[in-house]
Amino acid sequence: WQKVYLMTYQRNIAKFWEWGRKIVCVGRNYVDHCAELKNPVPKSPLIFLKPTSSYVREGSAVKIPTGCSTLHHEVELGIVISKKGGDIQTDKAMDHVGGYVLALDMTARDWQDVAKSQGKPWSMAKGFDTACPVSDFIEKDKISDPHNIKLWLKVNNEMKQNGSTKDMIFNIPYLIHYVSTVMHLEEGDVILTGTPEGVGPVKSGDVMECGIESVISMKFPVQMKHY
Ligand SMILES: O=C(O)/C=C/C(=O)CC(=O)C(=O)O
Ligand SMILES: [Mg+2]
Repeated sequence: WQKVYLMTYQRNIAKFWEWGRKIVCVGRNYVDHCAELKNPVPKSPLIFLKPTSSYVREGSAVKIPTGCSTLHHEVELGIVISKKGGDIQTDKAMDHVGGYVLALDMTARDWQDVAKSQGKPWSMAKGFDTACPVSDFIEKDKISDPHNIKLWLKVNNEMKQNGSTKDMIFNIPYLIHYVSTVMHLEEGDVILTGTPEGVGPVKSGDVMECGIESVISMKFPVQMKHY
């Protein structure tokens, strides 16, 4: 019966987007990105959440939510959690990483600016449907040093973001530790580690293409949402 149980209920983290539990996002994790949006460099990680309903996969479009006038791209490295844990120490943190994913933290920047000015949460600006395009799952051993990979993004074939994870302010073990002291991390959770500089607007008809150099790339068209 144990085998049947495992076959029936064990979820495959390589398809986390079909059942994933939470998307934990880190903001302002690159000094140059803090500067371009005129934000102070944080002293501790800035954490927010996206709902898993915001996942979108290649073959579908990113939809500009109705009422948003400035939709920004943010290319990011995502970490896929494979082992549950709370209060995870930094020296054990990488044991909780099952693999990686290339992700876009699509952001309704005008909504975020209004929320910031009114002291309101960013949930709508970051959590609308299609706000989290994700690539196929990347096996852990395909990225030998996640703190030294190149992240790039082009809009209509023009390079907009071209950064390296070596410039993260807070590294992956520290982010896992920090988040897990507040909320348990579980199998299928994803942590988006923040975006390097070069964020900017996309409009209906644009095509975004992004990648982790020598590892993976993905492409998403942008459309207005019609309902
Ligand atoms: O504070 C702001 O104006 C914007 C912050 C973000 O959207 C943060 C991120 O999502 C990021 O740095 O990746
Ligand atoms: Mg982001």
